Parts: sequence; C-alpha cells; structure tokens
Amino acid sequence: MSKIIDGKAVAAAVLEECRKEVEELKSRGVTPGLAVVLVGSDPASKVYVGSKARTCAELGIHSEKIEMPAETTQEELLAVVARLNADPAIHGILVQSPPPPHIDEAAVVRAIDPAKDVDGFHPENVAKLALEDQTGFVPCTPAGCMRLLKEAGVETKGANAVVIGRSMIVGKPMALLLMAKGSDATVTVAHSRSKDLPGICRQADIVVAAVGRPEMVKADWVKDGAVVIDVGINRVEDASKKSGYRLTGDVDYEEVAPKCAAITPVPGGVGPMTIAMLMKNTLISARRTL
Ligand SMILES: NC(=O)C1=CN([C@@H]2O[C@H](COP(=O)(O)OP(=O)(O)OC[C@H]3O[C@@H](n4cnc5c(N)ncnc54)[C@H](OP(=O)(O)O)[C@@H]3O)[C@@H](O)[C@H]2O)C=CC1
Ligand SMILES: Nc1nc(=O)c2c([nH]1)NC[C@@H]1CN(c3ccc(C(=O)N[C@@H](CCC(=O)O)C(=O)O)cc3)C=[N+]21
Repeated sequence: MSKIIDGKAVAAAVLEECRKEVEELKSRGVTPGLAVVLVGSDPASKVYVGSKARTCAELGIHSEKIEMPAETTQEELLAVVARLNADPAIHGILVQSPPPPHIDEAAVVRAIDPAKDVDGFHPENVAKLALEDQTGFVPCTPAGCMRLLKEAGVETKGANAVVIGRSMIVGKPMALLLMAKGSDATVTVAHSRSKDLPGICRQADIVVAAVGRPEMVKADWVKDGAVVIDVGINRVEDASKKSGYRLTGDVDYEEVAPKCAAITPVPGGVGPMTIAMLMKNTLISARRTL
C-alpha cells in the first residue's frame, strides 16, 4: 500500500531549480553567498556543515565555512556574526545548532541580520511566518516537509495533521505551515507532556514526527492510509556498519510503512530537503538585493 516519498529525488529537482536561479543571478551581477558557522566539533554537525558547503559548490554559490573551537566566547561569535552581517558577498548566515552550552543561542540568533537569516530562526522571521507575511524566511526543514507533501500529491486541506514535537526549528513552524491559509490542515501539536500520544496519532491523516527518539512511532499509532513524514535523524549503534552506527528516524519504518499511503525514509527523506531549502532561501535573499 505504501509509497516511499523519495526526498533525494525531490531535493535534486529543487537543486536543479536553484542551479538555474544561480545562473540568472550571476548574469545580473550577483553571486549568491552563504556563510555557515560551526562552533565546536560535534561529528554530526560537521557532516551537515560539510554537505551544505559541498552543495553550494555544486551550484556555484559562494560559501564560507567558519569553524570555531568549542571554547569560543559569546563575544567572539557575535563579532563573526557582525562581520558577516556587514559583508555584501554573504546573503545567508547560518550558525549550526546546538552551540556549546556556554553560548546564548537566542542572543546569537537575534544578532543575525533578519534579511540574512536563511534558517528563519530570528524573531522577525518567526513573526512573519505566524503572520503569513511572505517577506520572511521559512525554516528549511518544515519548508522541505511541505514540499514533500506537495510533490507526493498529498491533500492537506481539511486533513487532520498531528505534529509530534514543538521545537522552534521543526515542530512549531511545521504546525504554522500546515494550518496556514492555502494548506488548511487541522493541526494538533503533541509533545513530551501530551496524554495518550498513540491515541492522538491514530486520528491523523498526516503524521509529522520530529522528536529525536529512535523508532518511537509504532504501527498501532498510525491509521491505515495515513501519510507519515519522519523528520528524526538518530544515530544508533550498529556493529554491522563500518562506522559503528546507522541512521534511523523517529518512526519504526519497517512496522509502519506497510500501513501508510506514503512515508519518508531515513536517510533519504527530509534530510536532503533541508539542505535544498537552505539553498533556496539563500537565493531568495540574494535576489532581494537586486
Ligand atoms: N531532517 C532534518 O533536516 C532535521 C532533523 N532533525 C531531527 O528531528 C528530531 C527533532 O529535532 P528538534 O525539533 O530539533 O528536537 P528538540 O529536542 O528541540 O525537540 C523535540 C520535541 O519532541 C518532544 N518530545 C521528546 N520526547 C517526547 C516523547 N517521548 N513524546 C512526545 N514528544 C516528545 C519534545 O517535547 P518537549 O517540548 O515537551 O520537551 C520536543 O518538543 C531530531 O531527531 C533531530 O535530529 C532536526 C532538524 C533538521
Ligand atoms: N542552524 C541550524 N540549521 C539547521 O538546519 C540545522 C541545525 N542548525 N542543526 C542540526 C539540524 C539537522 N539538520 C540536518 C540537515 C541535513 C540532514 C541530511 O542531509 N541528512 C541525510 C543523511 C546525512 C548523514 O548521512 O548523516 C539524510 O537524511 O538522508 C540531516 C539533518 C539541519 N539542522
């Protein structure tokens, strides 16, 4: 019954759109630029930052990768952000989350010029999303999930959508996008204090899992014919792998997939879309400077 939503293929199509836009911008004298700042050396963060820089290179987007030691002070980080805010070659700034614990992440996000905040985390962009004002930046992961739903031909209008997770990066903006005019879903947001999560999930035509708990969503949580978007990226030990680990989502894919109308795999689902939408946001920012 189940259709696998191929995030890699949809991301490749988005990146193809980006490639054309880069050419067009360059012909008009603007080379788009993205700066990615990583504080500390979390191995997973390093992988993401590397793949963002690689994708920029493939598209002809100028990129600056700034790796700073874990001991970097708040002031040093804010100085880098200020320098990037003032740099006309940079249209997008991303500070990889989470930073080390001594960094005040909210203060760093507020210091980013909202016009360069391609993550969509600055309060001004959060407000614009809530206002359905199209002049802001939409966070990349939920934007990618919406695009996957669209490409898979999923009707959101009037659908019961359950979002598990209420983070500012994924769950909350995802709920705003699903309930926005035009998407028109009826949205329930669940979190760690929710009662009867399996029962809430069973009401859903669309489940979006953004929790960070490997394979939490089980087959008996999902109604027949539902659409499942698995945002979770979890590293679990696997002795059979050379790396010693494998990636798994927040959904028990083996169990759940046979029941759904459509489902995203991990890896190869939402992850590649996040990077593709980041490129899109960077190009939107570059175009606005024309
Ligand atoms: N594919 C991609 O591109 C991306 C993937 N991710 C992945 O998505 C997942 C979520 O990320 P993120 O939103 O940043 O994570 P956070 O840790 O910020 O938020 C997790 C949310 O899940 C809720 N939660 C935790 N445990 C439970 C539980 N047992 N039952 C119900 N709800 C629970 C928390 O509730 P409460 O608020 O009550 O604490 C919280 O709202 C992670 O696996 C992350 O790696 C993240 C970003 C991008
Ligand atoms: N400021 C900020 N912005 C972010 O967008 C941001 C962040 N901080 N911190 C961490 C999360 C996580 N995230 C991912 C991006 C790509 C994949 C991705 O490409 N995943 C591949 C697999 C990659 C692998 O093999 O490890 C896949 O799912 O197929 C995953 C996760 C962005 N995040």
